Amino acid sequence: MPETQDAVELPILDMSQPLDSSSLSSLSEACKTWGFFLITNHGISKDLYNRIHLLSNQLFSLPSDTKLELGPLSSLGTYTPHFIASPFFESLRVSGPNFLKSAQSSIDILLQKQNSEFSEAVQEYGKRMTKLSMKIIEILLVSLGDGFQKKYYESEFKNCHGYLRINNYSPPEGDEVEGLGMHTDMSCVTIVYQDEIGGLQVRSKEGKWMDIRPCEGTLVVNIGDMLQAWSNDKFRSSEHRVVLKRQVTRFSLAFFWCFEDEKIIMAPEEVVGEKNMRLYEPFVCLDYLKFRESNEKGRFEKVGYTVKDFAGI
Ligand SMILES: O=C(O)CCC(=O)C(=O)O
Ligand SMILES: [Fe+2]
Repeated sequence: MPETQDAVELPILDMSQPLDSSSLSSLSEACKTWGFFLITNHGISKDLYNRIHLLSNQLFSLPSDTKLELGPLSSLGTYTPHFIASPFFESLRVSGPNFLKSAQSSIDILLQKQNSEFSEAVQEYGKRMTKLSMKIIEILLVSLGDGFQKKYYESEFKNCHGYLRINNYSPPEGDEVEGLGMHTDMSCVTIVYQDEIGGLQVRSKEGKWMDIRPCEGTLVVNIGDMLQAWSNDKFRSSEHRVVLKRQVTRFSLAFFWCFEDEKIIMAPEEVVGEKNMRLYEPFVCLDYLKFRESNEKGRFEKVGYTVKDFAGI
């Protein structure tokens, strides 16, 4: 495993405050350099997170056979078992816009008895994340230039949708290991709630792994491939991974905010800028998702190829 070095200093965006020009410029800088930033006053309480954590633990501790009823070969396919992304990683997906219904259909299969506590907590989380994602996209558009939010939010981002992945990492016996290997997300943005254990790392442009240290009250936001392509590389889709510490269980919630499948991803002229070259051929969102799937057989979320390989000029 490549050696870890320092922790990266990321700007913290206060979601309850109006934006000033200095926070905007540190945000654009971070999005270009790292593809990561932090947000605070985001409206997700520790209590809501703890509730989802507790209820998810009950689900993840069910027997493997039960969980596999939601596995890749099942009709719902919401559960990713161990040994797909890594031996340490398992995950449950809940899709919007009706998070309640999506969570409930998984619960109905996993548990014999009625249990709405989990679905209700996840619905609350999904609703709040949806609002946050929309606000984050608006802020990112503002950071791109004057009038960009007005011009492009409705026309380009109004059909985005979100899904939540509840990630459970089992503890390694020995030394540090990769719980989730290096990858980029295929979303526009991803919002991650990592617990106080830490372990999320970003790769610098020079190839050095840096810790994203957990910071009480903040959530981590990272740019995904779709926004990198749409912004003609004004935003960077970060390469990141998760490292697990010896004998420590890790839990995280990752919310992916994505373009609709049929959308044609093409940076508007004005976003490319007169003096710059267009860096991507226009492409259909779903075609890239399929490309990634077919190039990662059995290696869920591992990057062999990215959007540059797929549509880069
Ligand atoms: O578990 C984490 O902190 C991040 C997970 C992640 O990168 C992903 O699910 O794409
Ligand atoms: Fe990721």
